Amino acid sequence: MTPAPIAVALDAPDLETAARWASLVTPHVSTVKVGLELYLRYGPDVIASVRGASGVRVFLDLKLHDIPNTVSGAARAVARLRPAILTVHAGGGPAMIRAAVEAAPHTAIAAVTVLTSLDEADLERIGLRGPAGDAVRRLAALSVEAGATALVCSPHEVSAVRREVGDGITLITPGVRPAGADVQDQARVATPEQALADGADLLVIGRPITGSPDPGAAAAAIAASLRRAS
Ligand SMILES: O=c1ccn([C@@H]2O[C@H](COP(=O)(O)O)[C@@H](O)[C@H]2O)c(=O)[nH]1
Repeated sequence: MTPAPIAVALDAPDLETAARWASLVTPHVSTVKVGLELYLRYGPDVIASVRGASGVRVFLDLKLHDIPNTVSGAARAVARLRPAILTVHAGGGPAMIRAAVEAAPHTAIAAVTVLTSLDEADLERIGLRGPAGDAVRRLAALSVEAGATALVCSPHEVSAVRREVGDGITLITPGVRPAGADVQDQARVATPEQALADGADLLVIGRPITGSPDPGAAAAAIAASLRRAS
């Protein structure tokens, strides 16, 4: 069976747990995601550990955000690990995004538009007035112009972003919760089926899978539900 277009967020406290989660979910999902918690604790070795024998695609979610020269050096440093996807913050601006794209030519640079944990009140407080969708579309357009081939947005904006950037760009949505699941610290959420129907290419799902007593079964259940819905 083709693995589902899901990136499981391996936000684990230690390497053994992350590698175990990765091996349990990889028959069912296309991708595993390494974020700041694991990378800052274990460094580059974490990539080989979670890739394991299956060679699953690794998404390195470091959300780089600095001046172009610094992001260029950081992207070059991790490019040798050959992650399939590397994130930068779209708010770093076009020159910063371009620097990452040029420094990591074999990795898809994904620009994070507006974090899925932010609601409109948060956005107003940080000076982004108006609907989240407006800021997301603006950041999506500038990121693609700067060479990003993937974008991170919430499921709420994914159809508008698709209209904005067309078909060639990979749309990645965190903020995904199976019906009835706790949203935790996510603000702009939808179900996996809805996110996919609205045009997402890759769903980022962490705690609803890794918080389950059986992460392999949880991943398999979401994958099966996506197959039924498509
Ligand atoms: O806007 C964003 C960008 C990245 N993330 C990351 O996705 C996962 C979500 O995990 P859950 O447990 O499913 O909430 C996490 O690693 C975040 O760092 C995001 O949530 N929103």
